[in-house]
Amino acid sequence: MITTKKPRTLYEKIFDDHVVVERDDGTVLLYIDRHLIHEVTSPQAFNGLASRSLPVRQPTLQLATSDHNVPTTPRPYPVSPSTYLRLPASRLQVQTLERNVRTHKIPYLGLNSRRQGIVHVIGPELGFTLPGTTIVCGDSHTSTHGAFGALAWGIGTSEVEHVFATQTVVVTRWGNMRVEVGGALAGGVSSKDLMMHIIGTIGTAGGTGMVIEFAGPVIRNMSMESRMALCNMSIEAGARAGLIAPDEMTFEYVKGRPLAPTGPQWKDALKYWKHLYSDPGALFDKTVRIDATAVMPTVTWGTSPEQVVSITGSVPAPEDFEDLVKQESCRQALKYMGLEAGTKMTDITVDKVFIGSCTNARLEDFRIAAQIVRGKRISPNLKLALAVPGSGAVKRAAECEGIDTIFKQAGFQWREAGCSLCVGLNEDALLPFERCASTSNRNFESRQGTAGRTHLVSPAVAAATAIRGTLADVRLETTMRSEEVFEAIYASESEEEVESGSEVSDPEVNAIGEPSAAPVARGLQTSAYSTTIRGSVAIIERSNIDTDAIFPKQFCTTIERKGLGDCLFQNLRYYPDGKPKADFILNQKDHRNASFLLATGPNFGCGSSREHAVWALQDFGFQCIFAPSFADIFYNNSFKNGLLLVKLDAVLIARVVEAVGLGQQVQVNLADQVLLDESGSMIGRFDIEKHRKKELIDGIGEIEVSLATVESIENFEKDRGAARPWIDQSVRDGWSSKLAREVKGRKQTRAQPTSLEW
Ligand SMILES: CC(C)[C@@](O)(CC(=O)O)C(=O)O
Ligand code: SF4
Repeated sequence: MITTKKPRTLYEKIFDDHVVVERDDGTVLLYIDRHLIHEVTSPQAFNGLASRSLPVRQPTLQLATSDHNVPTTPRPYPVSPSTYLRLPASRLQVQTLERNVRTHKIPYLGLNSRRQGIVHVIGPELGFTLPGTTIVCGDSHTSTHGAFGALAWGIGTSEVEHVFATQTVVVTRWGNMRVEVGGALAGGVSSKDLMMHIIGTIGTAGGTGMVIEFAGPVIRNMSMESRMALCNMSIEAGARAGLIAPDEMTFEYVKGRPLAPTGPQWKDALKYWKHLYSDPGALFDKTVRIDATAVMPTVTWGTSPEQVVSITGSVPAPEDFEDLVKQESCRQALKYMGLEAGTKMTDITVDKVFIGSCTNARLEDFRIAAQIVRGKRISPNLKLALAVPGSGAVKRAAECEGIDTIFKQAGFQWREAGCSLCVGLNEDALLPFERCASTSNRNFESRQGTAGRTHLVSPAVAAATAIRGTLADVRLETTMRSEEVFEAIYASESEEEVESGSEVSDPEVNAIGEPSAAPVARGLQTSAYSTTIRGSVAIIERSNIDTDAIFPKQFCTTIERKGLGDCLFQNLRYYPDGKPKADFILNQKDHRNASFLLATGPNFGCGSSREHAVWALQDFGFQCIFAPSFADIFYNNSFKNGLLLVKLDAVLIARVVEAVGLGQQVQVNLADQVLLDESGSMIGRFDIEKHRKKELIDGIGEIEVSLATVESIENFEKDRGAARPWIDQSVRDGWSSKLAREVKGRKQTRAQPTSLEW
């Protein structure tokens, strides 16, 4: 009998190779090959681990860095966090990470390391990111690593703790979407423009519950750095992960990186990696075709990454949208952005330009921007033009090429590596009402600074905008022929030299300052969930309520998980001067004590993975959130903390709104999955996944459940070690020989530009 194997997608292949246990309730314990850590989303996870007295199961499979809080001003080496980090909360967060990595012997690239940088930039640079691996991080832009054919996604802090303890996560199988990009990108159009165009086409919830595989000739011809920018913003399309099948370009990039496999293991790895593609005939849940030829330089006009328009276009009017929800979002966005419908995009003046972030702060991005600013001066109307490399390695490589000089001569500030103005957790932030052209990934309200206004753009458009002082069509602003711009965008990475001769910090070597606060203990993750909730409902008429709106970034420097209710919806609740906005629902006496929050628009909780959003909602007193739909990471984070989320369709939403209009409270009974009015009459039924319901009602800690079957994890590790030994071996060898050798011979000194970095 001839048996044919069922064709599988790339996602299915990687997923299947990491299943530790498939449980009856549809959940899967999935093994994690690589865990990236940064200072913002890890402290509460380390505290949880301490309160359970658990060790980190696989320290060498972790890699930590400080990136969000770090100043980008000149670094006097050796850097002392206690003086260099001037903001006390930032300092504490970085020092807390430093203490934790030392306790658990986790490899750490701190402020004294020449390889410090944004977590999603340094993973690939080091060769920590490998094809076919599973990679997680308490950060939504972990999707970046999918560019290597790794299954990589953002998780919340509860899951970070679970990974520390078990080196696994609990997931369900996701849907699979294919975005096929045909045609060719025109000159001056980058993968960033393409991705914003895709998000504009499928929407910020277009990829919810899905892993997006990008395919087609345009993707094949794309450099690794462009692929990373593309996959990076998969989360802005709502997807769990972005994925690109690895090819020769991928292997070439990975080869010789400090943590990549070597010798016979490189050959074995390559053999395995070469079967990482979607089989012909494999089934996708959804396929979207994009014609790249039609993509122009693309910019955002509003406060959601789906609110895009081509640079030659104008600000839309609410009536331009058929959908009523989109009309309302447009109205709100125009008001926030201070824009009038019909204004040409190229007539919009900006105050600041930012080239940086995990989307666009790699060497290729600075090369292309430098081509445009070379020999020119930034507009005198600009208050600031900021170029912030994604890592120390990017910075030095750019400096070797003289790119820093080009930027500085043009009037840009050339800074040290970090997240910087993407989120402004350090001192780089917008002032109220300042307008910024930014190569980052989120244009959410107040993301770059309270009441700041963000237009997302490509590095090329950012550079042209800096020169012109208004949003600019890069194709008109450069004396280069468009083919040259195009070539620059796809500049080959093979020019970069690989490896050797630089210093690196490791846990043994770093001088680590002592933290000033003790860890906050947290009890086991059991819940006293009451299956009936009763109370009043606060209604917010908005769609795409992002976690930046729920829990503004300025509070993300906390290392606590309690007492965050005051921060909830801060920017919607208060004016920049601190005065309460009387018309905001939660400032009204009757709604201050509501148990339910109803968002009338879809995609509640989109954007950042920050679990603080959930902790703040609970601390404020909410026990249940209603919305037409929720973003994946937020959905997951909520249930892990015992916050019930209920999806309601338009009919049920209208009924709840009606009941609230009559001054009624409502009741939710989780056991029966019903929604009742105050008198107990049925409003409607709701669906909920079986395992989620059980999770809430039983309230047994997930970590304890996973550890109860620890033999299955041990067995998986044994089998994986035999089948794909390079996954563990490459990091062990890398840290213990190559990178450590670099450290031993030399003292940490001021970083000198050198061409020997990569
Ligand atoms: C930690 C936080 C500031 C974050 O990096 C988290 C995230 O995206 O998940 C963000 O960009 O919002
Ligand atoms: S999105 Fe911004 S803040 Fe978040 S990791 Fe990327 S650069 Fe850092």
